[in-house]
Amino acid sequence: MSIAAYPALRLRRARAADWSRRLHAETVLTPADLIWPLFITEGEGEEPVAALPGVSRWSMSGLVERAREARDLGIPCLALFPNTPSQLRTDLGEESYNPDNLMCRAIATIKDAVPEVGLLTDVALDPYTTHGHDGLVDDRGYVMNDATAEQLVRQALAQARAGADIIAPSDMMDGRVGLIRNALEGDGHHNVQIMAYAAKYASGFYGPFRDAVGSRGLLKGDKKTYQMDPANAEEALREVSLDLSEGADSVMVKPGLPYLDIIVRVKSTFEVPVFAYQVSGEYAMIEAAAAVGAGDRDALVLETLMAFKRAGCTGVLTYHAAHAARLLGA
Ligand SMILES: NCC(=O)CCC(=O)O
Ligand SMILES: [Mg+2]
Repeated sequence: MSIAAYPALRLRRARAADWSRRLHAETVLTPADLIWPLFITEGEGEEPVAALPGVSRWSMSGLVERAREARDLGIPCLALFPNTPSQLRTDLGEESYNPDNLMCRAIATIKDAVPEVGLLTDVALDPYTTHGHDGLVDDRGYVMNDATAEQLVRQALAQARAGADIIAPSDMMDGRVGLIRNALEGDGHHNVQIMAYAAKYASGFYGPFRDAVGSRGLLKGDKKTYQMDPANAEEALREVSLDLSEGADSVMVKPGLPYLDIIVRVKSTFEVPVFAYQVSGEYAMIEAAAAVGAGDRDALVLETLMAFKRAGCTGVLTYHAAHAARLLGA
C-alpha cells in the first residue's frame, strides 16, 4: 500500500480543532478508570499527612463521606490503608487479622453506608509490625516467606468476612495468591476478587506512604529481599505469570510512571486486566512541581493518568482520584 506524503498528507489537519482532536482520540480517561486510596485513623476527624499535601487520614465518619464523594464522582472503587495505633503493632503483626481491627471496621462501616462503591483492601503486614516489614522477620532480619503467607491468609479472610470486594496482596511473598484464593473459596467468598501486586518494585517513591501508615520511622533496612529490583523486566513477566496461574483476577504494576514499559509488556504478553499504582512519591512530585510553578497541576494530573491508559491499563490507583474525577466531570 502506498501512503500519501506531504503536502497531500498533513497529520496536523486532524489536530486543527477541538472537535476533531476529540474525535481522533485513541484513548479515553473517565472517572471509572480510577481507584482512590484512602488512609484510616483511629482518631477523630481528619489528620493531614504532611508529606502528601491534600491527603489526610480519615476517621470512620470521614471515610463514609469520602465514599459518598467517590460514588457521586463516578469513582468505582476505594483502596484502604490503616494507620494502626503503635501499641497494637507487634513483631508478628497479629492485629492484621483481628476481625475488629481498623481495616475491618472501616470495610463494614463503608459497605453498610455506601454499598455501591467497591472496596479494595491491602494485604501485607507493614502497617501492623513493629519493624515495618511486610512480613515476619527471622533473627537475622530476613523476611520469612511461608510463615508470612500464613499470616496473610488470615488477614485476607478477616477482610473478606468484613465485606471486602477485592483482596490486594502487596507483600511480594511467593505463593500467597494461591493460598489466599484457596482460603477464600473454602470460606465461601467465591466472588471476592484478588488484585495481585504482581510486579512491585523496591522503590524510592514510597516514602510519603510510609509516613501515612506510620511505618517510616519503624522500618529496619530495606525491602530488597522481597520487592523487585528496578533493573528487571523479564522477572516482572514471571511474577505476573505466577500470580495469574495461582488465580489472580487482575495484576498491578507499582510504582507507575517509571514502569510504563512493564505495563506495556505485561498487557501485551498476558491480555489480562492490568492496574498501575501511581504511588505517593509520584503524587508528591506532581504537587511539588505545581507548588513551585514548574507545571500546571491539573494538566500534570490528567496527562499522567492518560499515560497509564495509553500504556494499556484497565485502571489506576491514584491519590489524585477525586481531583481528577472532578476535572473529568467538569
Ligand atoms: N501497599 C501500598 C503501598 O505500598 C503504597 C505505596 C505508595 O503509595 O507510596
Ligand atoms: Mg510473586
